[in-house]
Amino acid sequence: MALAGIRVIELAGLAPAPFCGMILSDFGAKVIRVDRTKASMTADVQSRGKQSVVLDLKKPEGAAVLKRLCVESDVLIEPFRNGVMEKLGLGPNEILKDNPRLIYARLTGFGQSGSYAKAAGHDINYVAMSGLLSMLGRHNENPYAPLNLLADFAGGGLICAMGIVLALLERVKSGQGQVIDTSMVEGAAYVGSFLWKSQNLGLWNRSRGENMLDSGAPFYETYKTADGKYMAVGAIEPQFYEELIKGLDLDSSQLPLQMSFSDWPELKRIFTETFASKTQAEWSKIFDGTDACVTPVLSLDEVSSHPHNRERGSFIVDAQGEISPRPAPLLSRTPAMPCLSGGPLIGEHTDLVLAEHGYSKDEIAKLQSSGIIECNKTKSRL
Ligand SMILES: C[C@H](CCC[C@@H](C)[C@H]1CC[C@H]2[C@@H]3[C@H](O)C[C@@H]4C[C@H](O)CC[C@]4(C)[C@H]3C[C@H](O)[C@]12C)C(=O)SCCNC(=O)CCNC(=O)[C@H](O)C(C)(C)COP(=O)(O)OP(=O)(O)OC[C@H]1O[C@@H](n2cnc3c(N)ncnc32)[C@H](O)[C@@H]1OP(=O)(O)O
Repeated sequence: MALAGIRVIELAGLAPAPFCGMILSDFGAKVIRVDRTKASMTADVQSRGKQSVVLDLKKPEGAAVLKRLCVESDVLIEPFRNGVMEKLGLGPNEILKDNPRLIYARLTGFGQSGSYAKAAGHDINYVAMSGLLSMLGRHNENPYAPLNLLADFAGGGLICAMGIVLALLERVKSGQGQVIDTSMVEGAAYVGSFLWKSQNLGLWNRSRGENMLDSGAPFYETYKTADGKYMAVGAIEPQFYEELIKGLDLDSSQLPLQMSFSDWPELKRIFTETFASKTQAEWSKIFDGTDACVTPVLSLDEVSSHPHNRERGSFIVDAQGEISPRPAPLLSRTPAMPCLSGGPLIGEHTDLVLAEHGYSKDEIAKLQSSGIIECNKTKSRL
């Protein structure tokens, strides 16, 4: 796999860093997650393929163990607010001294500088600060955050993973590591660059929820079907829009023009009434194989059994029977091979990993008896 041989230390955090670690693990990296002591269960539901080591970083001996793990690692991912690692004596200046080749990836909401750098926050705060949230929401409704997808994942974990891979590629030439400052505000905004770049296209001239791509247009919308499900319509181009009208069995000569903004509410009413007359399966039968840009809105449980997704194997089932998306993108020669045996128990690999890094049995026993590390006796699955 593309990242085979790359060793990653992921300090346990909330959703973004675990996603970043999972991406690297799916594509072949060895990811060791450092968990806190006395943690009963992990928040990391994206832990497939990872190992878990429990270390008390607040104790100097624990910080020393992390430093030693970093000496022989390629990447460190830290998910804490600005200044925490420095307080632990584990900031970049410390760690890179012993391993100048290390990619020190910092994943925060507001970045390592700026007046908000030390402020707590969550996805919605970062999307709000990025400008994107102001664009999201239906007409006359409050802006809404699309779950925690935009900052935590698209602009956070994924952007950080991209930065790590870019830094690894650069290191091939320079032999040097570097620090990656991933701000989820900036990551989300960067993912949304199109919104800034398309300001002069007339796409966003109207208020939120009245534009073509933000639920204003009747041909870019979801519609409820007779069986309470939904169809998604994205028939933007005139030729695709004509296919939509045909599939709905409507007479375009009796309808307002597609781009007549003032008639969009009326067009939406007509489409709403029409879609309500058939079930999702009936509409899928009508539109499948056409260029009307109409697709069923599938639930998380339905996606893997849809013929198209099934034919491609777009979703995988792990050893516990849990369905989840296959890693993307699909590399033709070195595809990702996600671990299907689930994630580690907390501390499951502490003694294994420390032994790999040269700690003797006595040293491990001593660290364990002093509470610096915790070893989960359950047999390692990895
Ligand atoms: C929308 C998402 C949020 C989704 C959250 C869900 C994933 C979780 C919501 C509810 C959770 C479940 C629930 O709590 C019940 C269970 C509880 C159980 O324990 C776990 C399973 C649960 C089912 C649990 C599962 C999930 O967690 C939930 C479903 C987001 O937006 S996430 C993005 C958040 N923002 C960032 O990541 C940006 C960067 N980070 C930060 O800004 C801060 O970390 C943050 C997030 C504001 C938290 O601030 P906090 O003060 O808590 O921490 P920090 O200031 O970063 O400092 C870290 C301190 O921890 C010490 N430390 C770290 N590792 C170690 C170690 N190994 N040993 C010792 N100490 C350690 C570190 O030294 C710092 O200590 P100080 O504070 O003293 O300096």
